Amino acid sequence: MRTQDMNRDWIATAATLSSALPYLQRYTDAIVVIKLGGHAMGSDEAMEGFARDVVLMQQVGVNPVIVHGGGPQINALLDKLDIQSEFVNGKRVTDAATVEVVEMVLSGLVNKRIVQAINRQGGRAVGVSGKDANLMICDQTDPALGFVGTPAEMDPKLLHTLFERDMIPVIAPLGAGRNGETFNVNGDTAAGAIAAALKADRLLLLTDVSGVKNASGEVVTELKAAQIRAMTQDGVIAGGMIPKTETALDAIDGGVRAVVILDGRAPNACLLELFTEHGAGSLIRPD
Ligand SMILES: Nc1ncnc2c1ncn2[C@@H]1O[C@H](COP(=O)(O)OP(=O)(O)O)[C@@H](O)[C@H]1O
Ligand SMILES: CC(=O)N[C@@H](CCC(=O)OP(=O)(O)O)C(=O)O
Repeated sequence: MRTQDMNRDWIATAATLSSALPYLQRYTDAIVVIKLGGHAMGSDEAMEGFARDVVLMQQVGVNPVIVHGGGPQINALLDKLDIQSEFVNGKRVTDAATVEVVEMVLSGLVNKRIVQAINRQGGRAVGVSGKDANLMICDQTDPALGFVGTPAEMDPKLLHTLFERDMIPVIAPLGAGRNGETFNVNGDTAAGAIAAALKADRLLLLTDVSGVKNASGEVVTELKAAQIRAMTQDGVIAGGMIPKTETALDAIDGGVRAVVILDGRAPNACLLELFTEHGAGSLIRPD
């Protein structure tokens, strides 16, 4: 990037931050869990912007935690290896060969790409998975899905240790089984469980749409649990949005203060959500 372009970027960011000053205090010492989906990761430039936002967030006193997905990246390697894969209710049917690929891609390629991007912006990110320090012990979700796990026991001590050292946890959604198995966990589900274990102030679910849309296709900026249930029953919330809104409701039941579903590809998405009056995307709060 040319110096002139970099300056322009920083000026835009500084302008965002100066109008954000009244909101900064609100998030001092807050824990903000950010789920970055595989589709929301995009180009190297988009990743650089995301990483810069995360580092800025930390510099103003927030404790950010990144939980990532990587579905499209897993598909790409499975294709190269000629391993077939199918999804049932938004979860990948995961046999022994597939879980090895899932772990290689998530803990290897995707996790380290995010860690490196944050560290290049001056942060100190540490990449782990749910297996590290028993962060996320899982039970099998359903024998028909193979090695797909549901978070059962969470131990977030490792994350608090990293916060104390000003380090940014970047977490791959894999869990340890009680009998030594490796479990593949849906990224949204893992982010919700981690946010609940931390009693996070915010869970940001970054995706590829600007929020939860109503029947007319407009983004609903504030949603309560009862509205989500009605919209799901009417089929307005469908497909990949179902696990996201379910995660949001479970996280709120688990003690997370609010969940936001927003477009991760939009410039400064996380900063705009946290540090402006209008926020971004759809804010989901307890009834
Ligand atoms: N009511 C709705 N509002 C917004 N998106 C919806 C809605 N119902 C279904 N969707 C779909 O959900 C998708 C987001 O889920 P998904 O593709 O699984 O995201 P990600 O890959 O980021 O985890 C959107 O791209 C959209 O096609
Ligand atoms: C069980 C299950 O489906 N796990 C997901 C984990 C990655 C993920 O959730 O990635 P996105 O957030 O990019 O969709 C998978 O294998 O694709």
